[in-house]
Amino acid sequence: MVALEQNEVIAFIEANPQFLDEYVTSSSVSRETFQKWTQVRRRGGTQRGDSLGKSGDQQATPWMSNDLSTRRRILLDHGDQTVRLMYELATCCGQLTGIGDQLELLIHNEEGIFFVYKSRADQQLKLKKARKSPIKTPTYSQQLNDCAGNFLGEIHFYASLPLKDRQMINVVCCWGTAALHHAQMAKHFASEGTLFDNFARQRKLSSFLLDVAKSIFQDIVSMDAVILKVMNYAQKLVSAERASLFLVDSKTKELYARIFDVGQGEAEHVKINKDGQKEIRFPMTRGIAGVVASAGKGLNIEDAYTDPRFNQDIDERTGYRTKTILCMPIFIRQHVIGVVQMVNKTEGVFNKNDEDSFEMFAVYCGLALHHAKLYDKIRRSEQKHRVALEVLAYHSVCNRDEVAKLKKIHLKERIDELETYDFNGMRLSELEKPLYAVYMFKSLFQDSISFDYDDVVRFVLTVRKNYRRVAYHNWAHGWSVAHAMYVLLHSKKEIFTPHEALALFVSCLCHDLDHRGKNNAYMKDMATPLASIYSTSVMEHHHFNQTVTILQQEGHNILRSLSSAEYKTVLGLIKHCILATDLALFFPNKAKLNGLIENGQFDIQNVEHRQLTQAILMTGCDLIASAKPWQIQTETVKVIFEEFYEQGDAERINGKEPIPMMDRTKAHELPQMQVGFMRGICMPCYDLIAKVFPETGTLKQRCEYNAMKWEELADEQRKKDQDKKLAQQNSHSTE
Ligand SMILES: Nc1nc2c(ncn2[C@@H]2O[C@H](COP(=O)(O)O)[C@@H](O)[C@H]2O)c(=O)[nH]1
Repeated sequence: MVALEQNEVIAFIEANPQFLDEYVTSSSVSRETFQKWTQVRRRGGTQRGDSLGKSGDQQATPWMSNDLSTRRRILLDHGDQTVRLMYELATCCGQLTGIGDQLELLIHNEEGIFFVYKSRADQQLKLKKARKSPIKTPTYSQQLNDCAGNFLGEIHFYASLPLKDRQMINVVCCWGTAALHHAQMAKHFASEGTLFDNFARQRKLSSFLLDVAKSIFQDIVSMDAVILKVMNYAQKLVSAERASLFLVDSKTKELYARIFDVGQGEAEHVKINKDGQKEIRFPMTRGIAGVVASAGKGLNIEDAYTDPRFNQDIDERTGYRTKTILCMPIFIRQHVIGVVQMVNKTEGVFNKNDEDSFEMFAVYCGLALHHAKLYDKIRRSEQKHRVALEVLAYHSVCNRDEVAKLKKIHLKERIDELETYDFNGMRLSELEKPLYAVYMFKSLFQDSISFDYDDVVRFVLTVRKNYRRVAYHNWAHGWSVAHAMYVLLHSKKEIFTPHEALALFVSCLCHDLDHRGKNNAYMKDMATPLASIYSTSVMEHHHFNQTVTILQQEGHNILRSLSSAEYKTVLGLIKHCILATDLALFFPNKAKLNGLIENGQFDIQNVEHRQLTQAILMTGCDLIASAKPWQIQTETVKVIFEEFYEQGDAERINGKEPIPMMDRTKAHELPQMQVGFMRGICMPCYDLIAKVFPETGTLKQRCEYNAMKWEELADEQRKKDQDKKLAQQNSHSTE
C-alpha cells in the first residue's frame, strides 16, 4: 500500500469534505478519540466553535464538556430569558460544527430583527438592529420556533456546512427550543416553591379534579354522597385534619352544615338528620365561614383563636380545638351558595399552594353541588311525573262497568252496512261506535290473529276515552277513519299480511289520540311542551306515544299473542302509519309513489313500495269525509272549520294573525278554500289510491262530485260578493 504525502491527503479531504465527516462519525473512530478531537477543536483561538458572531465570545462555553450540569443550571436559571437561552443554543451549535466564529444569532420581535452579541466590556448580551439588506448571505439558516410554532429567530451560518452538520443542528435546535419552552414553564412554577414539588402538586390537583369530575358525572347517587367524596379529596389535597361544608340558607341568612367534620381518612361525618337535632347552624354574620360567605372571598387563618372573627362556639360544642382554617366561598352563577372549610393543616399552616389548589377545588365543589341539586331536582320531578302518569292512567283507562256494559250487547255475525264507504258513523250512538269497532277488529282478524276479546273491548273503550271532546279531531273522527280502513281491508283481504292489516287498522283507530284541536304549526308557534319533545310531526308522534301507552296498560295489549319480533315489527308499522297522517308528509309520499307508478317501477311486493302505499292509504282514510255523500261532507266540514276557528281565536289572543282558513272573519271564503283542499289534496290522493287499487275508484268519483258542489257554492259566494259590491257602489254613487 503506497503512503500518501500529507499535502495529497489534505488536497483529497478538501476536495471531499463529506469523507472526513463520514469517517470521523463512523465506527472506525472510537468515542474517546472523537471526544479528544472535539476538545482539540475547542482549544484553538480561531478554531471552530469558540466564539459566536463578530464580537465573538472569547470565553469558551463548555457545551462539549462531559459534565453539563452547569449548563443545565444556566438554562433553568434563565428560563424566563428567551434571548439568553437562544444565545446558548447558538453557541452550542457553533461548537458542534466548529464554526462558532462564522455564525450569527438573529431574533425577531415586535420591534424588528436584531443581532445578538456579547459585549466584551461587561460580557452582557446586547441587541443590535439588523440591516434591512444584509451585507452577506448565510450559507445556511436554522429557524428557531417555539412549541406553539411561533418564529423566535434564526442562526445564520457563513461557512460551508456538510449535510450531516445541518441535520445535527436541526435536531439540536428542535430539542433546544423544546427545552427552552420547559425552562420557561419551570421558571414560572419555580416562583411558588420547588419545581418538582409544583409539578407533583399540579399533577395531584389535576388527578383530584379529574376524579371529582368523574364522581360528579359517573357515580352520582345523591348530593351528600358526591359532596362527601369531594370533601374527602379536598381534605387530602391540602392535608387538613377536618373538612366541613356549610350551605347558605338565603331565607334566614344563616349557614348550616350540610356535611360536617369529615375526619382524616375514615368517612366519619356528622350527618345532619332530618329533624335538625344535630344540625350545626349559625348566622352568616358569625365566624370565619360567615365572613367568607358574606364577603365572597377566601380566608387563610394561621391562628384561629387570635382572630376576633373566629366563632369558638362550635369548638365548645364539639370539643375540638381549631388552630388553622382555610375557607373558600362556593359560587353558583356569581352567587355564594356556601363555604367549604378545611381545619388544622397536619403540619404548619396552609400555604399559598393550598390556597390556589383549594380555590380551584371550590369551583369543582360548586359544580358538584349544582349538578347534585339539578340531579335531585330531576329525580323529584321524575317521581312527580310518575305519580301524574299513575293518576292519569287510572282515570284514562276504561273501567269495569264500561267493559261489562259493552260485553252485554250481542254482536251480530255480520253487519253488512259497515262494508261500504258511504256508511255514516255520525249517526251511531256512543255505545254503538265502540261496539262496531270491536266488531270490525273481530271481523278482520278472528281468522288470522290470536287475541283476547276482553282485551279488544278494553283497548277500544280506552282509545275512546283518550280522544278529547274537540269539534273534529275526536273519537268519531278516529272511528270514521278506522271504518274506512276496515272497508278497504275487508274487500281486499289478500293485499296485506295479517300483521300489516292489524297495524293499519289500529293506526287508523288511534291516529289522532289526545288531539287538542290545534295543528302542528300552532304547537310549535306556542312553544308547547309537546313541541319541545318532538321536533317534527309533533302531534303525530304524540298520537303514537299515546297508542303505545294504552297498549302497555294491563288488559289492553291486543298484540300480546305476537312474538317479540312480530310485536316490534307491528309497532314499527303502526308508528309509520300514524306519522304518515301528518299532511306535510303526504306531498313527498305522493310524489314518490306517483313517480314509481308512472315509471312502471311500482311493485306491491317491494317493502318500500308497500310502505309508501300504506302511507297514502292512511291519508286517504284520514280524509274520508271528503269522499262521503255530500250531506256527510258538509256536516263534517262544519265541525272541521269550527275547530279551525277556535285555533284562529287562540292565535289572535296570543297576538298572532291566523291563516285565512282559521280566520272566522273569512268564513264566507270557506267554499273556495274547500275547492282548494279538495282539488289540491283529496283528489290527487284518491286518484293515486285508485291507480294501486282500481276498485276504490268510487272514492275518487265521490270526491270529484263534492269538489264540484264546493265550486258551485264558491261561484254563488263570488256572485253574492259581486252583487254586494255593486250594491255598495250604487249606494255610494246615489249619495
Ligand atoms: N280545509 C280542510 N282541511 C281538512 C279537511 N279534512 C281534513 N282536513 C285537515 O286535514 C288534516 C288531516 O290530518 P288529521 O290526522 O289531523 O285528521 C287535518 O289538519 C285536518 O284538519 C277538509 O275537508 N277541509
